[in-house]
Amino acid sequence: LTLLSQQFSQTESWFHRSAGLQSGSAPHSQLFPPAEGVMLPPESFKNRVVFITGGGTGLGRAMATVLSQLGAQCVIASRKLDVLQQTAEDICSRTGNKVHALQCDVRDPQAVSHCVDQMTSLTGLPDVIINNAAGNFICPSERLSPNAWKSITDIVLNGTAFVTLELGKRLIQDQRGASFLAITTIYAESGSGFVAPSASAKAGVEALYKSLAAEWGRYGHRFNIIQPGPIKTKGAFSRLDPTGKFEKGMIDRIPTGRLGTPAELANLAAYLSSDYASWISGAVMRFDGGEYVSMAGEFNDLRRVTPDQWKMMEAMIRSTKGS
Ligand SMILES: CCCCC/C=C\C=C\C(=O)SCCNC(=O)CCNC(=O)[C@H](O)C(C)(C)COP(=O)(O)OP(=O)(O)OC[C@H]1O[C@@H](n2cnc3c(N)ncnc32)[C@H](O)[C@@H]1OP(=O)(O)O
Ligand SMILES: NC(=O)C1=CN([C@@H]2O[C@H](COP(=O)(O)OP(=O)(O)OC[C@H]3O[C@@H](n4cnc5c(N)ncnc54)[C@H](OP(=O)(O)O)[C@@H]3O)[C@@H](O)[C@H]2O)C=CC1
Repeated sequence: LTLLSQQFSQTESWFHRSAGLQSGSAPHSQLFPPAEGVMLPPESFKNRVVFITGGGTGLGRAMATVLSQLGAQCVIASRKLDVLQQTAEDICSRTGNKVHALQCDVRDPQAVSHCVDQMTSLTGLPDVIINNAAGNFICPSERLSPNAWKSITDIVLNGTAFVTLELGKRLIQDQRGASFLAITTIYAESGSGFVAPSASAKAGVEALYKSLAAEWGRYGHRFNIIQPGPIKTKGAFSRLDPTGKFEKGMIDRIPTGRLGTPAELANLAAYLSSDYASWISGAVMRFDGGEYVSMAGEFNDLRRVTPDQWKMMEAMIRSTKGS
């Protein structure tokens, strides 16, 4: 027991360090401190197999870490086997639970099928599937080549569809239930300039998951979506804020005054994938510190108006009485 609790506290402190990316936050963000510990009871995922695409880096790695801490046997899959193997070793050495690394380019349906064959021999079919792999970069749409469009939409929309259909069909065949989770983004709903392929593909993923939530409930399958706002990972920020100049603007428009953390996202993903959420299906969970509504409201920029300016404007408005 002592060994186990030592292992857990080591894992926690390692995990906290990897999530400590909060420089530049607004002072009021102290009122919204991220709780970084693991939220669910220990062993919530004991005897469960979790499959995570893009699990070697960033948010995928954070989700694999939390789920492994909660007792899951994780299978992480993406293109770079060396990165996956390093992550698998790191997590396993800290949690004591097996993490398997499988090479898989989700754009290739045959590679996906082969990956699922390998997983089936290693662990059996998964109980939890997290479609997290993605590609993205900022680019004016008039500069996009057909192949640039295809490179993003193939990873995000086709990749998610190939993984979901391959696993879904096999689970249905074996009469096994499962929880499917897709990581999209807040602009899947609104669209966004300069990331049109990503916005289009993420919107497609949301349509797919809502459709299957309706269609495959009868097979014991749940489908949910998390739409994160900005969370500092190397993969995202190196392609979406290459100069580092946009981060302040993001923080300014987030009402909670800070970026999200990988650990917060991982706890939400674990909850939605757990038995505690067995009545949640077809849900779209926005996870963005309030950024989406803050960008959407016509008058939200009035946060900048000072009390003196308000006094003046109130007087002006009141003076219109009877006019
Ligand atoms: C700051 C955060 C704010 C909030 C964030 C919100 C949402 C975030 C969503 C995310 O998805 S973040 C995750 C980002 N992570 C990744 O993108 C990781 C994986 N990415 C990659 O591997 C690559 O970046 C890429 C390009 C997606 C795929 O790699 P690969 O298959 O090797 O493609 P190529 O290098 O061969 O390129 C294909 C095609 O695309 C053109 N291209 C590549 N980069 C650019 C660019 N910066 N601008 C314009 N075009 C680009 C490239 O030239 C190729 O087209 P051709 O016509 O020349 O063949
Ligand atoms: N960080 C953020 O602010 C936000 C992130 N998101 C979403 O969160 C998820 C994780 O992003 P994040 O962790 O930030 O970024 P990362 O770049 O770290 O993660 C993307 C992962 O996708 C994998 N991947 C890319 N292409 C393929 C492919 N063809 N086949 C298999 N795997 C692939 C990459 O691994 P490899 O290179 O080895 O293939 C990588 O591990 C994505 O879905 C992203 O859209 C959404 C909103 C905000």
